[in-house]
Amino acid sequence: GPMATSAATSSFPSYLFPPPASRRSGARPARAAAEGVMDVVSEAELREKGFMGMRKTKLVCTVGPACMDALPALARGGMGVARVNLCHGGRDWHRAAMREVRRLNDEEGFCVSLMVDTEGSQLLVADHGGAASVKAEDCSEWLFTSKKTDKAHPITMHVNFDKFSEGILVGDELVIDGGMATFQVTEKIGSDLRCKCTDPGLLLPRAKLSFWRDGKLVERNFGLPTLSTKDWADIEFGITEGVDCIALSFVKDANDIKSLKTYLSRRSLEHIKIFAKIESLESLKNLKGIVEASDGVMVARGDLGVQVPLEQIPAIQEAIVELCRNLNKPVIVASQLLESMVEYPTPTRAEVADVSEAVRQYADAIMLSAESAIGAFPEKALSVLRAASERMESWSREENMQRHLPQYQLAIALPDRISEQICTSAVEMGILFSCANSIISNLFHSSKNSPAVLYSMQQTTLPWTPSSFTQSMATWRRSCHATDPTLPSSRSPMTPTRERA
Ligand SMILES: Nc1ncnc2c1ncn2[C@@H]1O[C@H](COP(=O)(O)OP(=O)(O)OP(=O)(O)O)[C@@H](O)[C@H]1O
Ligand SMILES: CC(=O)C(=O)O
Repeated sequence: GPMATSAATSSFPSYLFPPPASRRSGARPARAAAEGVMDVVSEAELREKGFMGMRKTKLVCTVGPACMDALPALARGGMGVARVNLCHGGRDWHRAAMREVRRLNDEEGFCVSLMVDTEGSQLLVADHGGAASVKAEDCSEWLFTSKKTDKAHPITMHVNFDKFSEGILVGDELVIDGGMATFQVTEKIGSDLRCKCTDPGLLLPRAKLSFWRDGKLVERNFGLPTLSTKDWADIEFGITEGVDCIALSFVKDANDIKSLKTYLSRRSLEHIKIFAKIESLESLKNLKGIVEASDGVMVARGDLGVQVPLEQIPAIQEAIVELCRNLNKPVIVASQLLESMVEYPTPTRAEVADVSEAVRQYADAIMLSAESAIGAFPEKALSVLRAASERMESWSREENMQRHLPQYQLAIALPDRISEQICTSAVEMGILFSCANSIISNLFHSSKNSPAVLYSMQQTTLPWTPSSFTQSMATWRRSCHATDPTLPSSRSPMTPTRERA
């Protein structure tokens, strides 16, 4: 069949990542780069590496004004999940974004999952009296209040919650966005706080607040529900628009997940998968229960950094990813992966190292936030994620192969050796015939090192796969896509044509 023949390339410097086989052999059309190439496995690569050439790390893009028109290009570039963050933009905008993703799937044969992210309740600066950002100078005096003032005042911050100062003492530290600026509480006036800036910096729109005492977060329980009235309305809206997954912000414990799941199952909407966002100290305390109750998890490093000292986040990330691996739950590593690419066309070396580390830890997915939503280079940022994850995956596979080598020496007699070789090869190739979804799912999540070509007689229930997509596909083809639900039909070597029937 007319298999797509472009190479998985990027604008990323080629000296860092060796060109794929097709480029070396000159098979890659010269114009492809300029046109925005498909994230496909070329015939030449397939011949050289077999299924080992297939990337398994899923790429999540936050949809925002910067990429609304580029969604087809992002889908071609390997976007597997489109995330619509309901904190930003209005209903009409969200609807248009979701419909465009569904159109790509329905009309252009892509298989991009649609994720909505709830706003949740969080303490933040609702109005800081400035257009873009406000500078807090050293030793300047500020008033933090929940009362709305008629006109914006440059040194008055309007906080979104009237009990924000409950339990706060004079002398406590008020930290903005995990360290963008720091204040000390000098006086309590009713529920208002007068504060002095001790570490100057910037206050951005929707800046997040946290209070610290003796180097520890001041933990307070306001009894706010994880899902606000707005969140429930947003979820209803998402259901109407056909979402595949809901990322639940500020999950506190397993009950948050269970109640949403009960709600969905009462309405026969079990196909909508719930991803718990781990972004608070409380969620870390209840981590295991949350992971067990969820269909997947997001390490939301942005907000985690508001409640946890930044130097602890790498270890926390690794622990969460490992727990998810052990409990067989997909996990997304999110926030600031390529933050500098919001402005610049290339990433910092440290950012590439961060992306690679998440892949090395066997995160199932990595996510772009502002890079794709409001950045200047959404497609380039995606291509960096793609190239870095491909490279780290193949490196990890080679490493693991080395580790497996001694197994080949076990058998002594020739017939035993042959049987052993066959078994070992089958395991390494990850080929499995099964009727049971649980086995399929289990193997899928535990086989990051093998290509895992799975054949199932049932509809698979992998949390990433757009439900409408799975429902409409023939069983054998569906199962092929289970290896990488992001592949449009033309990308799978098993489905060499573009039409989907
Ligand atoms: N639909 C949108 N419209 C406008 N700007 C958006 C939109 N989605 C995201 N953004 C911008 O991209 C930035 C990063 O997106 P992201 O989803 O990480 O938001 P966030 O504010 O950090 O919220 P969260 O804590 O829920 O992730 C946001 O701060 C916002 O400026
Ligand atoms: C993604 C997100 O919500 C965060 O990192 O806070």
